[in-house]
Amino acid sequence: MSTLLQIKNLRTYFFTDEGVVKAVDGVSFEIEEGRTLGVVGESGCGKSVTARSIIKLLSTAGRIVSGEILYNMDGQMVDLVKFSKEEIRKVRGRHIAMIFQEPMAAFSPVYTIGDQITEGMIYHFGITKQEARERAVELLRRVGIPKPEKMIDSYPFEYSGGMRQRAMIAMALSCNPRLLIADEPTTALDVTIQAQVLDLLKDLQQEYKMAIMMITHNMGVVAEMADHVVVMYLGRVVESAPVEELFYNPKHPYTSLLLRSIPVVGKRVERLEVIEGDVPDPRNMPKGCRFHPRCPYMMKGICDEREPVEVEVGPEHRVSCFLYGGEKDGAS
Ligand SMILES: Nc1ncnc2c1ncn2[C@@H]1O[C@H](COP(=O)(O)OP(=O)(O)OP(=O)(O)O)[C@@H](O)[C@H]1O
Repeated sequence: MSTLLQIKNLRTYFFTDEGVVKAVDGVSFEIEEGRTLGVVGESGCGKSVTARSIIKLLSTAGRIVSGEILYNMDGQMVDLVKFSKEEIRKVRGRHIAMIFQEPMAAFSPVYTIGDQITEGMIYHFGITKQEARERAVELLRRVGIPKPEKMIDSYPFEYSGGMRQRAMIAMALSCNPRLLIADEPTTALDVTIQAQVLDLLKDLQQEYKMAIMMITHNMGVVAEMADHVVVMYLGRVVESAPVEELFYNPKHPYTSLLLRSIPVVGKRVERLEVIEGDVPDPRNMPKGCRFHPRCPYMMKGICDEREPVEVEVGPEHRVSCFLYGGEKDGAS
């Protein structure tokens, strides 16, 4: 197995009139070639901003202030943080593609689905419009769009929600990316269609041999899709482990609480609201461990004073918590 993407100590901040939002504040993880990494955590923990930092789809207030995003480009690790706008455009779609919760964010309402799917192929591969169109029809057929040779000339509003999601997947795959970033791709869909779309993604992953970074707040989706999981809390990774290990042997109190919030099968989850207390305002981070105000195991004088560092608790299993050591000097 080889590493496709390695994020090292990434910090992405938003500079707003109300202060600096440290949305991503020292995040590190890896994605292996052809595997699925699940990224979980409640709303506002920095999952989307991490993903958007990879392909530099940040709003103007957002800036990567430090860290590296190393991508294995044809056998060589290149740092995407250093890439210019023009260079990153060549990576987007061709190497790394992204799908979103709301497909209308990916499609323009004023062009046909076909025009939008073919645009990337023409740009990246330099093929003719006709060749791109033929490939787009095949892709639409593959993702389950009925009568694709007709539907290709329709506008996004003429597709149903589930069909738009499938069309967005077709667009994302059109240039055969090595990594697909899927940001809550099924959250807005009803459960039956949700399951179909997840199955489709799994099949396509096999066919296309691509890696997936699956962002979700639904632990059920993680269980179904991921090989390895990264748990985020307030801009940091608090635990990282192979999927089975995370489910059977969670270490961080936050992970355990997330696992308890697994929805009943068949129930749609809009937001995780089971854990007591809100995610604190990232402009005003708690001192010490960021989770301590909500943690049932909070140790006064330790967790509210110092920040834990990451410790290895098993093969590929790391956690940042004083319950397992986590002291800077290595003492426990
Ligand atoms: N354009 C922006 N300007 C200022 N703050 C922002 C901006 N975009 C995101 N943030 C802040 O960054 C933090 C992380 O947001 P992010 O969207 O990455 O969270 P998330 O874990 O993906 O949550 P969700 O599941 O709701 O998408 C939040 O506090 C959010 O308010």
